This record gives sequence, C-alpha cells and structure tokens, in this order.
Amino acid sequence: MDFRIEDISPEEISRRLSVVEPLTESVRRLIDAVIRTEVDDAELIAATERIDQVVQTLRSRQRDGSFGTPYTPTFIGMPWGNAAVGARNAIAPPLQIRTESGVAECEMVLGAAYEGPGGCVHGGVAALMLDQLVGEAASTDGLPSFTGTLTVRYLRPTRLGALSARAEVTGREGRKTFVHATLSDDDGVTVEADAIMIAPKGFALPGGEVLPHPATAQEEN
Ligand SMILES: CCCCCCCCCCCCCCCC(=O)SCCNC(=O)CCNC(=O)[C@H](O)C(C)(C)COP(=O)(O)OP(=O)(O)OC[C@H]1O[C@@H](n2cnc3c(N)ncnc32)[C@H](O)[C@@H]1OP(=O)(O)O
Repeated sequence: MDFRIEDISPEEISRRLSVVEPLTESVRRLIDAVIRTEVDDAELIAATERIDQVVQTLRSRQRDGSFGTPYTPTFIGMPWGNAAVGARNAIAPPLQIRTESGVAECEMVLGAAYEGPGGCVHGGVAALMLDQLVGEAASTDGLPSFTGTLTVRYLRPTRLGALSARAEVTGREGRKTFVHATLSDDDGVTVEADAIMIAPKGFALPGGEVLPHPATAQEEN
C-alpha cells in the first residue's frame, strides 16, 4: 500500500472539500436521473453530448492513476477517491460515518443507484458499507487495519430508503481486531457481518521506505 504525505492544513482540506463535495453530490443526482429518466431518445442523445463536454473539461488537467489516500503530516487522511466513502467519488454510497472508541455508525438514504433485487439494496453494496464501517471501528485507536475476513449474513431483503449501520469492536488479539456490524431498517437488522481486521506491518512510502505500523512496533518490543 502506497503512503503519500501532502503537507496541507485542516483549513485547506475544508476549503477543498467545500468545492468538491457539491460536485460529487451533483454527479450523484446525475446518476439517479439517468437511471430514472423517462425523456425521449433525442433528449437522451443531447444529454450524452452535454455530459461528454463536461467530461472533456474535467479531463483537461488530470492526475495519473487513482487518487490514492494522501495523509497530512499529522495523519489526517484524504481518501477522496475511495469506493465506499470518497468525497470525490459519486458511486460511493452517501455515508457520513461517526466514530468513537471501537464504534463506527451512520445513517444513510439509498436510492435507485444501489438496487440489487427489485426495490432492495444490492448485497454487494450492503457488504461494501459494512466493510467500511468495520474498518473504521477497528481503526478508531489510530491503527488502520485491513479486512482479512468479512463474513456477511443476509437475514432478509433490505428495502431501498432510510437505513442505519453500526460496527463495534468485540475483541483484539495482537494485530487482529474482531468487529461485529449490522445494517438495519425501521423494522430491525437486515444484514449482519463479522470481520477479522488485521493491522499491516508497515506502510510503503513512494521512495520504498517502510514506516513501521505502531501495532507491529509493540509486537517487536
Ligand atoms: C496512518 C494513520 C491512519 C489513521 C487512521 C485512519 C483510519 C482509516 C480507516 C480505514 C477503514 C478501511 C476500511 C476498508 C477495509 C478494506 O477494504 S481493506 C481491503 C481489503 N483487504 C485487503 O486487501 C487485505 C489483503 N491482505 C493482506 O494485505 C494481508 O493478507 C494482511 C491482511 C495484511 C495480513 O498479512 P500479514 O500481516 O502478513 O498476516 P500474517 O502475519 O500472516 O498474520 C497475522 C495474523 O493474522 C491472521 N490472518 C492473516 N490473514 C488473515 C485473513 N485473511 N483472515 C483472518 N486472519 C488472518 C493470521 O492467522 C495471524 O494470526 P495469529 O497467528 O497472529 O493469530
């Protein structure tokens, strides 16, 4: 995993987010509109041309490859291309995750873009959201962890609409953190998951230097 440092202030992060988050929301509205529109073919073709013009403008200056996760020197992460929570990623579900020691939770409203079985949330989307939540719950002590194993049980279909999710650390063993998570609608839990999260041994800087992971350092001492 590459580890890139970008030396910017929290104020500069907020300024950048204040510009890109409305853009991402606008693209989310576009995705929903494309799925649900009933305009005629001529309007669809005209819309395609207008959207392609916007894409061309955005591509006039573009980074190579993916966005990555830059960190500030004080370890504020900027995972803005992330598939689950990226502030610049309109295909990410709209999640505002809150964390406290060993716990991560959020409410969300999922629309047409997240459909699997008719009218219901796609199982992969449910797993994506729970994967992110278990990762954030496991990382609340500042030791980021990878998902080693994620076991998901779909108890009943999850209707699209207003939902909530919660993950809680249930145990730790060396570099392993055990986390239980649930996705719920108004009638209760629809999906539950158990994860074994593993703190990696270190982070590779672009130059090849590896920063030791604090949990590994504890193991070695
Ligand atoms: C810098 C500051 C940041 C600040 C804070 C930021 C917070 C930021 C929030 C992030 C939130 C992310 C949420 C998204 C989470 C993903 O989506 S992560 C992406 C999906 N996962 C992956 O790509 C992981 C791929 N796998 C790997 O990289 C490696 O296999 C792993 C998981 C790092 C383990 O490798 P390793 O360290 O070499 O493991 P190893 O030494 O063999 O084993 C260590 C222990 O783990 C066990 N283990 C190993 N693999 C597994 C496994 N797959 N399943 C179960 N147990 C396993 C072993 O049995 C062993 O157990 P013990 O013998 O100690 O009891």
